[in-house]
Amino acid sequence: MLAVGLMSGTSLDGLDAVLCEVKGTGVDTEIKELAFETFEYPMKLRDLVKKVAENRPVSIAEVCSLNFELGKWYADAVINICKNYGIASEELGFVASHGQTVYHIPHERDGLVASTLQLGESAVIAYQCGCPVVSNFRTMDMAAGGEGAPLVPYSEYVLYQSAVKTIALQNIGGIGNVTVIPAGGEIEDVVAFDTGPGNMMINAAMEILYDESFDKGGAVAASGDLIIELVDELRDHPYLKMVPPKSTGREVFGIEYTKQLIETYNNYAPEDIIATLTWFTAYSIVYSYREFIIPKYNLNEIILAGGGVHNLTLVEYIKELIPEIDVFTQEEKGFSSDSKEAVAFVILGNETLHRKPSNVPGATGAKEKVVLGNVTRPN
Ligand SMILES: Nc1ncnc2c1ncn2[C@@H]1O[C@H](COP(=O)(O)OP(=O)(O)OP(=O)(O)O)[C@@H](O)[C@H]1O
Ligand SMILES: CC(=O)N[C@H]1[C@@H]2OC[C@@H](O2)[C@@H](O)[C@@H]1O[C@H](C)C(=O)O
Repeated sequence: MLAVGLMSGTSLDGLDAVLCEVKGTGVDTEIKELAFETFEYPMKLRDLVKKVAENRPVSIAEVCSLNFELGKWYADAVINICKNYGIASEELGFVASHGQTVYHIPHERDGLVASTLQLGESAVIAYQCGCPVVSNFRTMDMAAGGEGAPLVPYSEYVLYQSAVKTIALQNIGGIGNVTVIPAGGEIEDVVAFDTGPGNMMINAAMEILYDESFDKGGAVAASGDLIIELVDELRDHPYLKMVPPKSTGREVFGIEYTKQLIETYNNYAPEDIIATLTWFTAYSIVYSYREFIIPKYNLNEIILAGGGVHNLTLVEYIKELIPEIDVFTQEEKGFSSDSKEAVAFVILGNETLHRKPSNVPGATGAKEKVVLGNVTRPN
């Protein structure tokens, strides 16, 4: 069966779309990537998503419209990737659409219940593409007491489990998240959690200090020195000490927090701030391994994925901080870092259509395994 997976992550750099052929289910899933494209966020859409995601004043009318605007943009992406490959979207078995997370509250706080909101109306996608759409993957896990994230551990287990090696799969997107797949383990043995910031703080600081959206290749970080005072402050961040399962987001490591740090350390050179935030990102990853993974598992290797693998300074810092373990990028293992999450949602959507559970309670903290996602059929 042919399927398209759609993922627009927290970095808001674009929409990743992957066209795959998928066969089987569970550990017998076979997946072949046929095409991958990233669609750049239209400026107006990105600005509105940011406004909502940053909890700035916004009207309900704007949120209502945004849900449909995103749905239309997603549908166009599906139609385009199919057209470029030479098929019609009606030939797809399904589209798996993650949607755009505009808010995620993993735990009850300040009178708000644990909840999550991904926008991108599935009816619009289903109608325009003429095929079933699986969406809203996070809500059923949350209904079952989980944090609704991370969900990628399921596909990682399906794709990477090994009888002999314990592997840590580290994604570096907006947020950093790790999945540990113990050698010879069952899905029940998989654990995963968000390690802290991925590119989020680096991007926010690049925007404030350089009016750039990210630090290409990690060049700015490479030209700066660490600010020891800031290192000391960041090492004490309470998120690091929280015991997994745990997840985080823009609310904790987004622009507001980064802006506040930049204001406090404004007597330092901008490249030093970028270097220190890059170092902290690496530190938060390695700290998580030393505190929560290495004491429990005989970790054999770390595989990095997500846009952060292109930040060479960040990758270098990670390697320096954990010299005793082999660190690879997903590319070095023959997989694409960029398409990973979109492929993950194809795997999850496939399970949904087969009515099979695909959350990993050891990752989300859910009480039990549940079937994820809503299915919207065109007719
Ligand atoms: N050439 C590059 N040099 C440095 N950083 C890069 C490069 N290319 C991408 N990145 C970083 O990767 C980020 C995008 O990563 P990715 O696409 O994995 O994130 P995402 O899917 O939006 O986030 P998440 O996984 O948290 O939802 C960019 O915002 C940027 O910070
Ligand atoms: C709520 C939400 O959208 N979370 C994302 C985000 O981006 C990375 C990290 O934070 C992860 O928890 C999750 O996405 C991936 C795809 C996941 O659920 O595995």
